This record gives sequence, structure tokens and C-alpha cells, in this order.
Amino acid sequence: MATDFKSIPLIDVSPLLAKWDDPRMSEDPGVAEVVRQLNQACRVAGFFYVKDHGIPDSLIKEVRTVSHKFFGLSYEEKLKIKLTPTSGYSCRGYQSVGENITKGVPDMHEAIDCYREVTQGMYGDLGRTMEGCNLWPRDPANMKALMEEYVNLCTDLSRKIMRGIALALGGLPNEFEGERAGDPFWVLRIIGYPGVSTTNGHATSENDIGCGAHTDYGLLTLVNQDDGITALQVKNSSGEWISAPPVPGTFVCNIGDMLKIWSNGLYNSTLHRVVNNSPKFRVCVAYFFEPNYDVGVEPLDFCVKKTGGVKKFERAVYGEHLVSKVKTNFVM
Ligand SMILES: N=C(N)NCCCC[C@H](N)C(=O)O
Ligand SMILES: O=C(O)CCC(=O)C(=O)O
Ligand SMILES: [Fe+2]
Repeated sequence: MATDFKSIPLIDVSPLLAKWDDPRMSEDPGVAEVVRQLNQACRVAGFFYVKDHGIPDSLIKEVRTVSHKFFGLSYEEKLKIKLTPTSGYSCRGYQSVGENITKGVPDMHEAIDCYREVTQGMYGDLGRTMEGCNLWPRDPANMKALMEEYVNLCTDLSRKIMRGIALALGGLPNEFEGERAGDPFWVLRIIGYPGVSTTNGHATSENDIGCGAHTDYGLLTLVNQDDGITALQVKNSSGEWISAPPVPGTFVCNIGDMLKIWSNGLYNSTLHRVVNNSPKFRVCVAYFFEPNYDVGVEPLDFCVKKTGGVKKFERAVYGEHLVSKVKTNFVM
């Protein structure tokens, strides 16, 4: 559980990005300050904004603009890339409003889900559910290329932030590389939340939950949200929902379940939800930096030592955790 935080800290990560590859990065005062702030933010809220992250603002905006264009297409058009259990089970593609389920309740959002591609047999039985290629629409024509470029930049940025988080935990910078997250099983969710008037005409109602309270599954999430609409809410230890309003030029970052396990609870995956009470359609493109698909995740020795010497969490295989989530996210 996080603390009784009332707002979400903002971190300028540029000193970390400048030195991420330097063998002596941890001795750099700029890096040390970013690491201190990451540690504080991860302990207090499990959420933070990052600014001066190096991903061009024009690309970040274009990603949202193209997403708006896709969601604005006719239903028939969007269904052409529908996520369907045709050959076995597929988890990639478009889902319409109400199809995704959180804790048994349909969410008021539509989305395209994309994952790192998985070739046949790549992870044996463990990978069967996730095998396949992503589905991209014919219109907007540049969506595939744009999103692929975006994923690459987000992966790069996440790796660097994870080096800072590794130091913040008291480990080596490369703690989350190699077998742990050197081949991250990234996820991209392109999400659209109808405005209130288009769902039911009331300002508030049960139906207005765009995405029910949940924690993210992996290591680190980068949220690219529309400007001008406050909808993402984060739960503090008093049970209050604290808003994470859009701050132009930043990503909202948060910690996932696997970092909770690896850190033995030093850092926690914080509950959050989305309520779009504005009349405007809201787009959010969430990038999830996740561990290697087949890695067994258990509390790291140095984190166990720091937290009283007892392992607080069982070992989890990331792919199993993901598949268990994906299977309960849709009624099929
Ligand atoms: N890949 C990630 N993290 N997706 C987050 C979606 C959370 C909602 C989902 N229905 C659920 O219940 O988990
Ligand atoms: O829409 C948002 O701001 C966040 C979405 C989210 O939490 C998720 O997809 O996991
Ligand atoms: Fe989330």
C-alpha cells in the first residue's frame, strides 16, 4: 500500500538519461538526485510524472491524434481488426466499449491491444495464448508505423528509468536487464473513453467508470493522456482517490505487480482507475514495460534483506500472471 499522498510527484529524468550508460553513473550528483526522487516517489505513491524524457512532443501528440482518428471511424470499420477467438484465443486487436472487464464489471472504454509479437512455439505451452501478430487498421494508414516507432522509444526510455529504479532499490543499474527484463514483453493499449453525454447523459453514474480499479501487471507503465481532461485517479492509503491530471510534456508513470514482487514490497503497485466525467472523448495510450515473458519473478535477495529478511511474495512466472489477467479481461 502506498502512503497518504495528496498529489503525484514530478521528476526531471534528464540527468539519468544523460548518464544511463556511464559505468560510474551512480556517482554522478545529477543521477543521484533523480534516484533519490524515484525512490521517494515509488515508496510514497507508486506513481510519478516524468518530464524531460527525450521523446519528442510532436510524436506523443501524433500518437493521440491518430488514435482519435481511429476511434472516430464507423463501428464496421473498427470491427475489421476485432480481437476474436477465431483460431484459438486471441488477445490482440480492437475491443468495443463494455467488452473489457475489470473485477467482473464492464469498462466504459474501447481499445486496441498490442503486445510484443510471439512466434509459434516461442515459449512452448506457456506462450500459446499470446502467439500471433498485432492487428492494425488500414485507416489511419500511418498508425502501424507510428505506433511501432512509439513503442521503440518507450521501451528505450523505460529501460533507462528502470536503471534508475534499480539504483533506487539499492541494486546495480543492470538489475532489470538480461534474463529479468532484457527482452521486455511490452504491451501497448490504445484506449478511448466516451465522454459522459455519449454514454448516458448523466454527469455521474456507475456506467461512467472508464476503467475499474486495478493494478498494472508488470514493471513500469508510461501513460500518454489527452490534455485538458482529468480522469485518471490513484488510490492512497486513506482510500481517497487522488487525480493525476494531464501535465503537458510529461508521462504519468506507475509501478506494476512484478516490481512489487522483485522489491519484496519496498515498492508497491498502486490501485488506480479512470473516470471520464468530461463531455469530451478521451484518448490514452498506455505503454507497459514488462519483464521477459518466461522469467520467474521472486523477491531479490538485497530487497529481502532491506525489508526484514522474510520473503513476502511467492514466485510468479510473468507470462502466467499475464495470461491469467488476459483470460479474465474478456468474456469469451
Ligand atoms: N496490461 C494492462 N496492465 N492493462 C491494464 C488494464 C486493466 C483493466 C483490466 N480489465 C484488468 O482487470 O486488469
Ligand atoms: O487511461 C488512463 O489514464 C490509464 C489507463 C490504465 O490505467 C491502464 O490501461 O492500465
Ligand atoms: Fe492501469
